[in-house]
Amino acid sequence: MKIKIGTRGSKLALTQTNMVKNMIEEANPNVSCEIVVIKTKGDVDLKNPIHKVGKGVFVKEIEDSLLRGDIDLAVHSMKDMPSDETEGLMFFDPPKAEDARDVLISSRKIEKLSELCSGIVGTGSLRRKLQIETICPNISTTSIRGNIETRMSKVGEEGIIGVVLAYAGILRGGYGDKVSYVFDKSEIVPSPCQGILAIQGRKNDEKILEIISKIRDEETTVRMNIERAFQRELNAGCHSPMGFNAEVDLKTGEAILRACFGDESKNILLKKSVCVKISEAEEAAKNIAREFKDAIGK
Ligand SMILES: NCc1[nH]cc(CCC(=O)O)c1CC(=O)O
Repeated sequence: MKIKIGTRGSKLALTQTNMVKNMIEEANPNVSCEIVVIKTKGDVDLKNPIHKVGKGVFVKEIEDSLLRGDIDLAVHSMKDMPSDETEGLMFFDPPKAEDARDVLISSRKIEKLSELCSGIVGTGSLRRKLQIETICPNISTTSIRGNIETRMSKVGEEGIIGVVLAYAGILRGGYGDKVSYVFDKSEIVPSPCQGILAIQGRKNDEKILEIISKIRDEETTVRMNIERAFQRELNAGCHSPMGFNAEVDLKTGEAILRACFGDESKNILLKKSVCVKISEAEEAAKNIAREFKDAIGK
């Protein structure tokens, strides 16, 4: 059986889609995948910051192709997916995630955060901006955009001493040796679903469901469901910076939830972490989201 997988054409998107293609073909010897590159609005608008153009801009054209039946599957980064799902489509349980943490790329390695004393750090995300300015009060940030390679190339330009990126994209791109510092999940709470691949298809497509179920990872699936529950409850459509991560341990049956929510105009950053039973984690995640909304008044 042949299946067509749609993706954006960025280097990261193609790498991730090739990973999924290889996983599918390995687990399903009778299946071969063809990769179809689709241009999206987000690939064209490279000027405006992401929170202005909206996260959905990287998916619309790809979802339309799925709905038309031009492709059978689409691969995205789960953290770029809007919290409300598109009618007629679904996300399959994901394969094993890459590291969820954020990293600093700069010209020299640092051991402790205190070595990062002053200067300008580039980041396109308000979540990273607010958190890094809180943990390193003498660091200021500047907005950067573009793909991973473009953002990495900003180091050294216009006083920029480093840029903050997702470890997952850095590792998948083969740039692990460029990492200066890995932020602890409590220092910079990652974005919901950072490092998780989104495999999207049509609802009720039983054949594809069976093929994809062979590459699912239980721990990542549990993690994704908790983090998506938080995101839905918070309704990330509001453009406030937020982060959320569930560190799931299937052996102990527990999950550490780390959350942050900020308001740039009021200069507030709320942070919270709790350890809960996995069975109660989605409810706990939604409770934190409600607490945050009440506190900031959204
Ligand atoms: N926002 C863009 C984006 N979407 C997914 C990743 C990295 C891979 C992942 O988190 O799964 C990145 C780059 C980054 O934030 O540094």
